[in-house]
Amino acid sequence: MTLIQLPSTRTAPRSQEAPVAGTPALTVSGLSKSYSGRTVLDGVGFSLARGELVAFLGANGSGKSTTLKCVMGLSTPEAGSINLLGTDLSTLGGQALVAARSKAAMVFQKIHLVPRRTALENVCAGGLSRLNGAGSLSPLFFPQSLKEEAMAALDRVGLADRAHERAGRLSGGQQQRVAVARALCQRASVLLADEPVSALDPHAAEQVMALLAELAHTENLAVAAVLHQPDLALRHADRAIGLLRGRIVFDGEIATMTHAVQNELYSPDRAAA
Ligand SMILES: Nc1ncnc2c1ncn2[C@@H]1O[C@H](COP(=O)(O)OP(=O)(O)OP(=O)(O)O)[C@@H](O)[C@H]1O
Repeated sequence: MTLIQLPSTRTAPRSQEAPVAGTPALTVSGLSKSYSGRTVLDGVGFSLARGELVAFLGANGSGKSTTLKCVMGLSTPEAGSINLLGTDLSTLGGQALVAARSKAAMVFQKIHLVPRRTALENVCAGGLSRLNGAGSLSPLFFPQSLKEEAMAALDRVGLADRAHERAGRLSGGQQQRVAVARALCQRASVLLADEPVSALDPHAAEQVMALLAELAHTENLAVAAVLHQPDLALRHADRAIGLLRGRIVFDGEIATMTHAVQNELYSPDRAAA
């Protein structure tokens, strides 16, 4: 079966505060990457618009994480271009590149919080890069304005009442929401979530996915989430991108992701490298 690439025609809902839904936030083209001569990304290209949640689907090893890592600079592609909020990242270096990339934040399956620090302190850490050295990793020196912004971010993810609890004492789902709040405190416009719910129970997974969709729709974030559960994508995402052996073979509105498409993505004989 041949999968058809469908352009997204969805019009994202508008937020009163940020009337920019639908404008491109991230455009990736021709991304290629190999490890030890083995191609793992082969001309990957896609766009993320503000105001949408896009699910990245595909079998193990199809290249989902590597794609997101290339965008974040955690992996270096051999070819391709990455345009983030109108800036071609290949034209930048040093601090300018760091500053441009700070507009994108990543959330991981393994939640990287400092367990001994409070939820609030962990969220504050998201804003430290903006302080140009004026801030300190010590919570004693977090500026009041940063603490207020972090508290607002925690409120946004429904955890204001747990702000002063050690992160390590929160449940997995709550910790993931703290990680999302940290990204908000970073003031990221693009949120890349690599298997954000794989370690969570079904209820917590639904909560985190609902939160990601809500943030996309109300804050006009561009959100991509790597998922292993097509049903979660069907319930929460606006669009799906399907990878098969390092190539995008599906890109379309979520309603068009039929069983046939899912079978194609996950069919063992097709997915095997
Ligand atoms: N650092 C690395 N060194 C060598 N090979 C790697 C490295 N990172 C990823 N790969 C390989 O690249 C391919 C794509 O991996 P990637 O993690 O992007 O896939 P994925 O679709 O996210 O898979 P999964 O769903 O299992 O997380 C895999 O074959 C993987 O083994």
